[in-house]
Amino acid sequence: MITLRGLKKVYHGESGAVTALADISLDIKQGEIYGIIGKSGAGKSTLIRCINLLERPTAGQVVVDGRDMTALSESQLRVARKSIGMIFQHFNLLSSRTVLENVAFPLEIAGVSRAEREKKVLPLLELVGLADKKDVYPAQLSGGQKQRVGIARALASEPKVLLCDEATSALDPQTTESILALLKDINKKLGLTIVLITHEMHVIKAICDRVAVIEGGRLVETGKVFDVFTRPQSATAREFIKAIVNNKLPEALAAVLSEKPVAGGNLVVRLSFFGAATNEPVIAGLIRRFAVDANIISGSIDHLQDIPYGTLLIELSGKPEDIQNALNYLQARDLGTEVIGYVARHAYAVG
Ligand SMILES: Nc1ncnc2c1ncn2[C@@H]1O[C@H](COP(=O)(O)OP(=O)(O)OP(=O)(O)O)[C@@H](O)[C@H]1O
Repeated sequence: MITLRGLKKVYHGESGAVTALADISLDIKQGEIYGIIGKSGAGKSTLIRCINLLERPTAGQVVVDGRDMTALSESQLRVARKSIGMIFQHFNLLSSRTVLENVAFPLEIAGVSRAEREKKVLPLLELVGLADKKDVYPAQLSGGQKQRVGIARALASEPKVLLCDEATSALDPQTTESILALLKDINKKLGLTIVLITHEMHVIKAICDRVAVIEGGRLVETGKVFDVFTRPQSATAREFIKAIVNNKLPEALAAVLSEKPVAGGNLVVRLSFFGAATNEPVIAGLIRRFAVDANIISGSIDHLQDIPYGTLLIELSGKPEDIQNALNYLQARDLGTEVIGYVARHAYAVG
């Protein structure tokens, strides 16, 4: 649905040239929710604005629904943009117009009659859960309700693609959740392709099918959200994931942990389970097969795109060769096994 090839954007500001996008190539499929994550200044806003040519790329190609956007004239672009809706962090509503008039605005510009506009807008207000607010002004709405108006307005011209520019960044966690659920619902009901940019990994985790991680105007990692979460390849992706996955070691353990083996000491390992592996009795199998003890330090289970995903921090004690055999056994299984470090036996107390 969207193809970006060798996208580059250089701004020429007062302090010289700034390369916001260095070389971005990616493909977004019809009907998917695609997330682009990066830190402040990574180039996210520039990238999403290049998709509808609100920002003209310095070089490269942008193809949306088979149309090369960079080759279109301004008037052709105005037509092409009708199939690309956009929502914004600060909603960008017209304060002097009611909810209904805001949502109808793109239709009014397009010359659609008042009666037709109402016919189109009322079901959209129904869809975003604001049918009872149609005559209210934006100032009387909460942030979440304002974003619902923004979504309905973006849908008014029946787009094939919805671009979301930090659409939940100004909202509290609960409202964010409800807006993300609405976007997912729209994606399913209308088959709309959604591209969102964010600096928050929980947004990606909540609704995206695939994700691109950008840094300094370049892609550092792309993939299915599940794969990037469970096996991140870049330091940047790991950092984003760390922010939402509680992998902190208990302080008492961290204080005595050594990176190098401790003579006669215990091994601390973090296991990650995905999908079917969450049902496998790995620890029971381990202590049945090897002369080791496994002390569970902490554990959690979560869901990623409805697939269970668990982590378990364990400490293995026993003879060094038995511990090594147990580790080999774990590493040969279909789960993530990360050696965290070593501790002298009874060097700390948890809890
Ligand atoms: N109009 C502009 N003129 C000059 N430089 C710009 C302009 N817009 C953005 N930049 C620069 O381009 C780089 C990328 O900016 P961009 O806004 O795309 O990043 P971002 O990832 O969206 O950041 P944030 O999350 O802070 O909004 C930054 O270094 C920024 O300062």
